[in-house]
Amino acid sequence: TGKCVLAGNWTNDLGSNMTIIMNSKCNFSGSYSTAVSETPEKIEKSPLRGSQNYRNLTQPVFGFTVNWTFTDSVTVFTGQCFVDETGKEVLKTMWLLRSHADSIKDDWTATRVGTNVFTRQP
Ligand SMILES: O=C(CCCC[C@@H]1SC[C@@H]2NC(=O)N[C@@H]21)Nc1ccc([N+](=O)[O-])cc1
Repeated sequence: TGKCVLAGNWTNDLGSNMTIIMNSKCNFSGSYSTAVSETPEKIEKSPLRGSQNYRNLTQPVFGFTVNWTFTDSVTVFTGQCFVDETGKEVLKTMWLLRSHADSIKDDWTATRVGTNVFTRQP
């Protein structure tokens, strides 16, 4: 199997786009433009920072945090970069979206979970 590289432009099943820049062998930053949001605020491109693991740089596992600039919430994504049978790079991810709760009594409802698959943005 070929090498799956995180750097570059990706798009996901929701139509969101992200750009990843490798800052070192394992650490990266970039920006995320979500296609969807649950808040009335206008969507803005938001920064992301993350890491891929040291041990396997062919199909690396990774994690990153998107710190939303337009609403009081953060999303953490974690997953793995794969090369599929057709030689295409695919990021299989799961995420947790934490939004701000006004009171500790509302903490139970403040975290959402889901999955996203990313492919190379042509
Ligand atoms: O809506 C938001 C911020 C934008 C989240 C986009 C999510 S990240 C996981 C998934 N993959 C994507 O590409 N896009 C979606 N924050 C938010 C949500 C709900 C509430 N809330 O109060 O319910 C507050 C803020």
